[in-house]
Amino acid sequence: MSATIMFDLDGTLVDSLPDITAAANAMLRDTGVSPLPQDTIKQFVGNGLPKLVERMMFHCDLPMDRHAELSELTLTHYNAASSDKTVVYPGVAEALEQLRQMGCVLGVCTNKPKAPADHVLKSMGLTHHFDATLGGDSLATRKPDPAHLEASFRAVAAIGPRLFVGDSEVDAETAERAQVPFLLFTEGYRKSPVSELYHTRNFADWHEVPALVSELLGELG
Ligand SMILES: O=C(O)COP(=O)(O)O
Ligand SMILES: [Mg+2]
Repeated sequence: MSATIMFDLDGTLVDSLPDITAAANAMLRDTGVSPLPQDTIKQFVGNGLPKLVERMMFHCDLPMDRHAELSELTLTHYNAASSDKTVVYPGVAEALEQLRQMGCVLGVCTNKPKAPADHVLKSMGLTHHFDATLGGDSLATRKPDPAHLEASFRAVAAIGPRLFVGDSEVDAETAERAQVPFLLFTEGYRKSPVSELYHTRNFADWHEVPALVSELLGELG
């Protein structure tokens, strides 16, 4: 059965936190501030790069009138090394291949800026699976605004039932507001217990995803 499946990127398809942390800490270094632990940066990921920088600046007590400048600086550092330490979660490539063989149309809806999102997908050898990628700076709005997810489905010319796969509070809220069934990957960057997040199914192992999708599409009729 054909369906359209949209995927989040950071913490869902790839573990990009080490490169995000490196860029964020390079910005702090340039600003004369000590680096933050990766676990702290992890709490700040999910709403896009400008929000990550805002949360870091608040944490480090930096004046917010430097927000635009420090966001730009972080993006420059990130664009210079967005895939050095990033890895694809085990089973992702196989699952995407199988889903396409099942006739599914696939796309990416990420809050990561479009340029590094495209670069990461290319470096990880995943680009060919997706009909379109909308980044956090592709529209005037981004997740959790459901308009970002809806525009992503339009961008891939969605057919049949729709599903969204993501890892975070932001993704769960987006799916709920868009009224799209949501598969929650539990091993990403979420902060809340699984039971507190809107989801239709959850999974910890990407190898399970094609069967989970088949089962869900069967239920959706
Ligand atoms: O860039 C972020 O903050 C999160 O990106 P994601 O939407 O791919 O998880
Ligand atoms: Mg994510």
